[in-house]
Amino acid sequence: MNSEMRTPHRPRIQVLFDPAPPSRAPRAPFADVLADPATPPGLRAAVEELCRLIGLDRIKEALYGVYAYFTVGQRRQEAGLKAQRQTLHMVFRGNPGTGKTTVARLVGRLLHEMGVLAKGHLVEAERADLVGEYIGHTAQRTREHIKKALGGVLFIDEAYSLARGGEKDFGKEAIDTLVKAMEDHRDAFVLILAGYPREMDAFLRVNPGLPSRFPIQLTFPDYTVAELLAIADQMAGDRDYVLTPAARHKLKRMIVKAMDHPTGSFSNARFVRNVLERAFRRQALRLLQRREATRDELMTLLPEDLEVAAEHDIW
Ligand SMILES: Nc1ncnc2c1ncn2[C@@H]1O[C@H](COP(=O)(O)OP(=O)(O)OP(=O)(O)O)[C@@H](O)[C@H]1O
Repeated sequence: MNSEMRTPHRPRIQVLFDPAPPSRAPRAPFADVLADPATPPGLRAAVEELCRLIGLDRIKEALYGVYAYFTVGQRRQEAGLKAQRQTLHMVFRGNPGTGKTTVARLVGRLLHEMGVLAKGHLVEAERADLVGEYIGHTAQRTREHIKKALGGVLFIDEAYSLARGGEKDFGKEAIDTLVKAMEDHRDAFVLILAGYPREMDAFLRVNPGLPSRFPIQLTFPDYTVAELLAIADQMAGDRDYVLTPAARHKLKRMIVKAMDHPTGSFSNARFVRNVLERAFRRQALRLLQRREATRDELMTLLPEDLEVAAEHDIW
């Protein structure tokens, strides 16, 4: 009896399972790119900036997936295998200040460094930039923005406002022009539609032809209090400021209060940025009164710097 015949019969179910997963722990997205000394400096800088963003783990993972697809795609091409064309238009859903514009800018840079986009710049537009006042005007304005964005990213904030007036509105002309450009200039630019989650979902529902044109749909969650404090520390540190523990505690209370504000229009990291920018100005006014200040004092933000003069300044 040969060895093959002695092999016990394996139940069929076993072959349906994937082989055991590799035992190594999952690595952070882009860890290999950063660890590789051969990574080109431009790509490294863009990846470092992305990885430096606080939180946004799912977003980083998704972009790492795009990176993997293109990198392996290049290797496949080198091996004489068929090149796949990947549509890269994206939808970003998220509340104000959750990092959509920041990530869109980095997407442009990353895709440029990966050789996918010729320039990688970001062109921002909203309804008022695209929609004109007479027939043909909207198409012309929209085409101008597309032309500016060729080689980079066209980022349309509150994209659903293009559908605001229904069939008769010129916004429809902008949507049609964008859809046509996505066909005509398939690989020449990336279109990112951004906006609040609920409105964006409703917009995609009433335009059934749209979702399939946007294979990459990312959701930007609201930041937690801890993430917003980490963002504050990073923003202050980048500008050579530090918050004292008491100032940080005060900022925390301000964040919690603003989050619970009845208008429900908390602007996440933008709120933190506005509070800090006001604090930098108030610290300057405080120190101006004194003849001398030490280096430490010049860097330090105190709780009193975080006072807000009027509520409407911060939300
Ligand atoms: N994860 C993060 N880490 C550090 N800074 C962040 C992060 N997310 C956002 N920021 C900062 O917060 C500010 C607002 O972010 P951004 O403009 O990207 O938000 P947005 O979602 O586009 O907002 P809006 O929808 O209101 O235009 C920027 O200064 C940005 O650098």
